[in-house]
Amino acid sequence: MFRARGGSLRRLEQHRLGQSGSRMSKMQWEQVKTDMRSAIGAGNFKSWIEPLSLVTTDEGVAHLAAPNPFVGDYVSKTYGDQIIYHLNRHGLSVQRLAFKVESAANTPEKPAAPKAVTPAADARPDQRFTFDNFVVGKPNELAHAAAKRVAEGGPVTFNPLFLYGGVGLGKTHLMHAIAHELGQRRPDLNVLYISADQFIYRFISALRDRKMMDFKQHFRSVDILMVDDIQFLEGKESTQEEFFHTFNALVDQNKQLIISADRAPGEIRDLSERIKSRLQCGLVVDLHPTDYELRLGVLHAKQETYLNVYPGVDIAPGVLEFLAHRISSNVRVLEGALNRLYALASLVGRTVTVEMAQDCLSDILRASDRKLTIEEIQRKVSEHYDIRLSDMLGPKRTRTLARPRQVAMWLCKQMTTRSLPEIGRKFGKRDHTTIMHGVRKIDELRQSDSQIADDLELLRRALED
Ligand SMILES: Nc1ncnc2c1ncn2[C@@H]1O[C@H](COP(=O)(O)OP(=O)(O)OP(=O)(O)O)[C@@H](O)[C@H]1O
Repeated sequence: MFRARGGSLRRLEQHRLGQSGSRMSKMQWEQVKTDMRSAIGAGNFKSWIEPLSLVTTDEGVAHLAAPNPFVGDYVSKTYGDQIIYHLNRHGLSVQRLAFKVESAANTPEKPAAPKAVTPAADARPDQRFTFDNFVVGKPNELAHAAAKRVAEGGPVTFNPLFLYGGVGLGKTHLMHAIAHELGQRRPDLNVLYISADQFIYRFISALRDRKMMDFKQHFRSVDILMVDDIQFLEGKESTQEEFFHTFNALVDQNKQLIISADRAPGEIRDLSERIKSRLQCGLVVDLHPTDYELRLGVLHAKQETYLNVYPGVDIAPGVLEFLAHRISSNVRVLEGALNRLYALASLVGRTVTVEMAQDCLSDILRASDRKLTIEEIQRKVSEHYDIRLSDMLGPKRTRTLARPRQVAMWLCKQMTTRSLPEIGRKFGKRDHTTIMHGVRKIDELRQSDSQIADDLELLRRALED
């Protein structure tokens, strides 16, 4: 059976690359950065993680260089645990982080930034996030339509546009898509995207360097201001005050604002009432949790983009459906899972099967397990086929009972993390080979028998609700 836990993958890579220790840490740090980017989003990543570099690891301490004490302090408090987790996942045994200030931290990858940052430099959207690769479904169609409307660059009747929804549902993606499209349609407009974190950082730096006038002018000279993750302003009273004035100044000039948060304005605690009421004045749109169709759509779209990155890697039928069913938390996790599958498949040179996905994504699957029980599945299936539960679990082998029984076995295998012997025990103490046979039978039938395929789909949906 395919095994690809962190350790074995790492050993495989070490063996393959034969790198020296310091080059390995560098490589591992790059992997940690990739994970952090997926976990916290492009905007936060750019502000906080990208400027860091790993200097060394020593006796369980990872020494990181940060461009200034504020960044080190903020990262340590906000992302410290996540960084430690990923460092360990990639084979560096670390219990603690230590930051030192190094003004040239992590500069080699990009040319030195100009001292005076112009609005245009801020506004460069992330090219990966466009409307073209945003998959639209019921849960996000209104948010998408509103974002599209703003991206046309004409007069808009709602100001601000407030997008909210849980983690990883596409708020940042939509904001970058707006910036990207406006850059093409209306290059004359000065568009600024900033995360609330960056806004706080800029504000504190401006106060410290006595450059408040520059700060105010900078933010008030834009035509379209997007502030991502506004919930980070919670409890930051002076920054909120400044944000409030910026907000009013822009609205007074008919400049468009687009704001995002993980909650509705009224639910953001420790945000001043006057800001909340301003945020509620425009169009408030909710990005709902994804449904199965949307998740599958995202996976298909993502698969297209992997064709060039991982040439020759094959995904067996049913794997994307399996992921879309089992990982319902958020799109970022879903993308991370697919990414991991492709990376592993390209390393070992094998087609990705559902079994392989179950094995190498077990941690993600466990975390997003909906805790569906075998009993619930059995009950639903017996209701669907209108047979008695005791008959379905009993010994009779007539076709009217055997087929629903196999359908239930298949659903248990697909929708729970239970092993074949565990499933067998719950099906009248049947052997695990009987379950395996049932699962295989249904796998075959769903390709050839549309009635079975429809039944499975109906049942899956019903069980997901
Ligand atoms: N509908 C979608 N179509 C395609 N990709 C999507 C969609 N929704 C989310 N994604 C992808 O999921 C990942 C996370 O999305 P994004 O960063 O926009 O989430 P978010 O809502 O801003 O979350 P957070 O509050 O954590 O920053 C991104 O890679 C994004 O491209």
